[in-house]
Amino acid sequence: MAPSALSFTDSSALTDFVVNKGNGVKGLSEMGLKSLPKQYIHPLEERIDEADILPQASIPVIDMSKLDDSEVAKSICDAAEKWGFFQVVNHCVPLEVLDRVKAATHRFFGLSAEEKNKYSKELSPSNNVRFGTSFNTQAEKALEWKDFLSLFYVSEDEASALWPPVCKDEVLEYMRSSEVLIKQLLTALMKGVNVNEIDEAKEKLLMGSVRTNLNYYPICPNPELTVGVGRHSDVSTLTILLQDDIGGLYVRGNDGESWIHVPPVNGSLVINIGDALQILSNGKYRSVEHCVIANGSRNRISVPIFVNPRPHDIICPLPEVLATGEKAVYKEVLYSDYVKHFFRKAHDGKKTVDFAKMN
Ligand SMILES: CC(C)(COP(=O)(O)OP(=O)(O)OC[C@H]1O[C@@H](n2cnc3c(N)ncnc32)[C@H](O)[C@@H]1OP(=O)(O)O)[C@@H](O)C(=O)NCCC(=O)NCCSC(=O)/C=C/c1ccc(O)cc1
Ligand SMILES: O=C(O)CCC(=O)C(=O)O
Ligand SMILES: [Fe+2]
Repeated sequence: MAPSALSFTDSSALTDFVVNKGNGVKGLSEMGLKSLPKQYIHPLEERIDEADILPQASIPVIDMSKLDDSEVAKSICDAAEKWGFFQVVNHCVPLEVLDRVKAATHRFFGLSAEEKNKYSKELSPSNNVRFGTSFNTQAEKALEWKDFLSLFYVSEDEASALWPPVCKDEVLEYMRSSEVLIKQLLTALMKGVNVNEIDEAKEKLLMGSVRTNLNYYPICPNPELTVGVGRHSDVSTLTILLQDDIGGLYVRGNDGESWIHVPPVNGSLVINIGDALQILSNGKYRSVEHCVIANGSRNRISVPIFVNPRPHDIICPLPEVLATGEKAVYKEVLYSDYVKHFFRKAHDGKKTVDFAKMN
């Protein structure tokens, strides 16, 4: 029998139910809790203050059907420099593919806790397939109101054998269909840093590995006291994010204090620059801090594709960027060391990139 909310006065009972048994925050949400368990209460400074939201500001929306126009390539580079975030519309990813991966995400999280838990860190047959909750439950002082499935792509064979059958075809289709868009974006961004041709080695460095996460943010009893995802920047080269029609993603404004909402736009994909591209571009393109709030009335999903260097790649500012005599701000780091550093601590805004700063 499922425990009642009252039995969670004991902190270890909550951890056992949510983390160890695989119920996640979705399990908590569905118990009909009247108030948020204390483990999820974040300090005031980690929640978004309404007064810091800039209601008039918005990140650019770029029409990819006009890509032949050099102004469009320029607007991609400008957005990457100024905002680190933009949305694309009229892109080449079919809208049915997006609908199918959203439906597949709801199917996966609709499975029983026992089924989902087969993909947990402890039980999953591979490190590359992981179901979990919050971000790093061991390192966090306060937990995040989110469950996730993270799928690191290694090969078709591994995906076929190990990814959950209820979503694997749809995630693979979404990944494959996004490849042209990813190449279009990287081609434009590379031209902006004097890389006029992406050869095989550069292609591997920019997009040699891909991780797709399925995120689930269930209805929260006290959304104002917690966060869906805490402030962080992605460690990817680029992130392609599909969100549903609910909203709640906020991006840091240029003043470093304000927050800008990323409104759901039907059929759009949100694109953001990750730390790896900030490092490769020696800081020209910005990996911007963002967070997701919790929602009191609707279950939200999102599906980011993190486009990355390969784990064994060394990342540092590109020679083309330094050719003008610019001084390197970042040193050489092994990408898997960088990613491990990110995963081993709680979310802490823009601090991850300090790991790669020149001493
Ligand atoms: C280092 C990786 C990630 C794992 O390699 P491994 O050999 O299996 O290494 P470990 O099993 O030792 O994992 C290293 C640590 O990362 C943790 N980890 C291993 N995958 C995971 C996992 N999906 N989730 C959250 N911990 C994990 C893992 O638990 C472990 O922590 P710890 O147990 O404390 O030592 C390796 O696959 C790698 O270098 N991948 C490169 C591509 C990659 O994954 N890039 C990251 C893109 S993800 C991104 O930009 C943003 C993600 C994000 C995610 C959630 C958010 O809330 C916000 C943002
Ligand atoms: O759910 C979202 O809109 C964003 C999630 C996110 O930032 C991430 O998974 O890295
Ligand atoms: Fe993110």
